[in-house]
Order: sequence, then structure tokens, then C-alpha cells
Amino acid sequence: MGQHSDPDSPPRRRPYKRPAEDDLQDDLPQPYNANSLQAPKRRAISPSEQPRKQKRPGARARFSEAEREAIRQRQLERDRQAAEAVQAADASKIRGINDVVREHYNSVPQRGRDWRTRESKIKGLRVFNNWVKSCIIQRYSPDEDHDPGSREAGRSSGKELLVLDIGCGKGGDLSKWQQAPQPIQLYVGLDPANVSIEQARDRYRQMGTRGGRGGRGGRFNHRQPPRLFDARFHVKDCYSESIEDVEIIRQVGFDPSTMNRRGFDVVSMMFCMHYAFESENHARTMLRNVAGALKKGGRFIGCIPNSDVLGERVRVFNAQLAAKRKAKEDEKKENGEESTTPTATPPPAEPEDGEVEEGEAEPTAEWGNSIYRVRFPGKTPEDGVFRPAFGWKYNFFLDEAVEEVPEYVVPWEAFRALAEDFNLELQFHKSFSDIWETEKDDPELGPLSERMGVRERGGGRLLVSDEEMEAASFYIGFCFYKV
Ligand SMILES: C[S@@+](CC[C@H](N)C(=O)[O-])C[C@H]1O[C@@H](n2cnc3c(N)ncnc32)[C@H](O)[C@@H]1O
Repeated sequence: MGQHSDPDSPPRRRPYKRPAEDDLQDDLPQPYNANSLQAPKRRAISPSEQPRKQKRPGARARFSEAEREAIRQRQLERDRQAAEAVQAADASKIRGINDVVREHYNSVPQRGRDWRTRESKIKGLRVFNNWVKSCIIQRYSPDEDHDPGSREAGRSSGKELLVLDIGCGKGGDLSKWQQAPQPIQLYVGLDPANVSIEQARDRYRQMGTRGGRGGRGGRFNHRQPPRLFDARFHVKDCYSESIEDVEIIRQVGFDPSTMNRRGFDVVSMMFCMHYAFESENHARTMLRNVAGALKKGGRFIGCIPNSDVLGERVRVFNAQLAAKRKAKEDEKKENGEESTTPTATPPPAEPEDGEVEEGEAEPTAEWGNSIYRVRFPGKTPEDGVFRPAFGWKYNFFLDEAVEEVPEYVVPWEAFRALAEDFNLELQFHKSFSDIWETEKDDPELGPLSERMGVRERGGGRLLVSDEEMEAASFYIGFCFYKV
């Protein structure tokens, strides 16, 4: 590890085999773009421009050649400048969105466990979401051939997992990984929010001083806590950059092809993948990072907002809007007034700061309850089907947690199809409410829900309010396999 290891991580227990030089994939060259190198089209020369007499034809030919070359060079320079301007505009747009998200998460205060589980207005939602994440980790992180009884019996199944947590935030899932059925050898957390990464490091250090156990009373609280895994944390934007340049990622093995025999056993993306659907480019970069980091047979788990819920809400909103408009039109017709039905227009752009919108603004899709709110700033598809698949921005507000941060719809089928392009095959996909229904009586996960405060002891009352459950139903959990 040498100079690349984190200074505050504990010493490595088992060294990662450094890949041979030729194991590392070279950056692919940019595809050759014939257009950008084409000479400019020649302008037709008018009769008045034609030289009357060619005394020295050779000299004219040499002069024209030089002139053509000068024109070509000037044109190339103009093309280069135009391309640079477009790139700069794209980069500043992307930076703008990334900055908003990063600043937001950096500024969310770190509150203690007691506050989160006792004082918070949304404590029911917090514990429920945490329980669902535990379910996904418990069910889908182990290898197919892992013996589930081995850890319970205090035996080791031999194989320990390498886990990559993309968008790890403040390290809220560290303790869930510490209690995973198959022990973890290495956990790598990546996130662009530098303050969050510092907080995740602190959390990991505290786990070390508590003797390896994450959180109070977990699944294995009745016996010796499992040894604390090795962990690395890095500030990294995983949607607009390749993660291949992170040393530990390369050491574990990065290769997006199906040949990756090395790599992580699990890549986890909890509540963070939707930020990548701002553009196709970001979504593809994100998936290339996931597939590149996973070994063949590895699992990609996570949770995202449910595009079916978003689509249905949008469809109903638009149907109601159309009905209201029609009723207004009918009334006008009856009164002999002229029709003012607006013609279909593309989604209106959000006004810039200080810009005053003319006329009455069209209402846009919006819903929620006292703890969460979703608001689309622009026009949404009438049938609730998000086409094209990228850039469907909405603002999401969650009491105490997320203050109107721009998020993007992840149209499920488009995501699934894109994931297939990266050799990721769907294994599991379920809404949070369905996960509750299927797992609440499981002999392990049921009691876990009671210890976490999702429901009262002894299979009692659900401690999550209806409003919190409505907010939770906004999400789905998933698992893909790298084939
Ligand atoms: C709602 S938080 C979830 C944190 C954590 N996964 C959890 O479940 O507690 C969303 C996280 O996504 C991260 N994120 C946003 N854009 C990202 C990007 N481009 N690459 C990686 N993570 C990103 C944010 O910084 C934030 O920490």
C-alpha cells in the first residue's frame, strides 16, 4: 500500500495482491473524429474575383496553396475554440449540479445515534430505511456458496468479502457491514462530499475503539463481536470520473469486461444512484465504475426511488390538470369566449435567479405529506413514462434530512437495460413496502426489526407512522449479478 494507504486506517491484515502492470487496463483512446479534422469547404469564387491575367501561373498556385492552408488553419482554430467553449459550458453545468449535491451533504449536521433514534421527527422512517438496507445486505451480500450457519456457529467459512460502498456518505452503513452474514475483509467507501468522508472515517475509528462492533446490540450481540474489517475512504465523484485511478480500487482489480476474475465481491449504492441519472454520460460512467470494480459473480446492491411511483403520481397529476383545463374551456365556450388552450410546448426551463416569468406559470407535478415533498420544476410526461431516460429532475425535500436537493428519476426499465450492457443481470427488485411484508416474519430479520425499533417487541405494533411509510414506499431495493 505504501504511500497510497490512508494514514488513519489500521494496519492491513492481509495484503492485496498488487496487479501485474499489464493487468491494469489502459485508458481507451478517444474515437477518431473525422469531422473535426476536415478541411473547410471551399467558397465559390465569383467572376469579379477571378484574376484577369495569369502572368505567373506557378506563383498563383503556390500563393493559393499557402492561402488555403492559412484559411484551413484559421478554421481549425475556430473549431477548436468552439469545441472548447461547448466543453466548458457542459463542465460548468455538471459542476453546478455536483456542487449543489456535495455542498448539501457536506452541510447536513452529524447527529448522534440517540438523537436519530429518539428525538428525530422521522425516527420511524430512519430506522425503517436502515432495517431495509440491513435486509438487502443480509440477503444479497454473501457469496452463493457461503454457509449461512458458519458465522452463527462462530466458525469462519474461510472466504471474506471485499465491499465497495459508492456514495457511502457519513458511513451510516459501516455497522450493517460489520454484522453481515459473511465477514468483510475490506470495505472501501467513496463519496464526493469531503466532510462526509471525514465523518465516515471518524465513525470507523470509533468502531475500532468500541472493539469492532458497530452500533448497539446487533445480530451477534450475544457473543464475541466480529473482528473489525479493514477500511479505506476516498473523496471521489463516481458519476463523472472513472474510479480506476483510486489506488485501492486498482489493487483489488478494475476491469469492466466479463473477464474480471479479481475485483470486489459486492458494490453497494444506497440512496445515491439517482444523482447519476442527470445524463446518460453520468449513468454510463457510474455503471462502468460498478461493473469495472465487480469481479465476475459479484453483486451490485442498492436502493433508489421507485420510478413506478413517480410515473403514476405524474400521470395522475397531468390527468387532473387536463380535466381542469377542459372544464375551464367548456365554461368559456358556454360563455362565448375564445379558447385559450395552450399548445404543447417542451418543458419550461426554470427561471434564472431574478428573472421574472411572464404570464401565469403552468402548475407542475408536486405531492408529499408533512415529512416529505416531491416537486418537478418543469413539464412532465402525460402518460407518466419518462422518455428519454435521463435528466428528469425533481426536487426532493425530506424533513431533517434532505432539503430540496435536485434528484433525477431512474426509469427502472431503462436502468435495467443499461445495466445489461455492462453485464449486470437482475436478480432482485422490490419496493420497500414489499420487502417489509416478505421479511418482517423472517427468524433473523423480524427480531432485527424489533431491536432496531421498527416495530414493538414480540411482533407488536409497527412504530413507523403512515406518513413515514408513505415516504418509505417511495423506494425500491435491487440486486444485480455481474455475469
Ligand atoms: C442520501 S445520501 C446516502 C448516503 C449513504 N449511502 C446512506 O445510505 O446512508 C446520498 C449520497 O450520495 C452521494 N453522491 C452524490 N453524488 C455522487 C457522485 N457523483 N458520486 C458518488 N456519490 C455521490 C452524496 O454525496 C451522498 O453522500
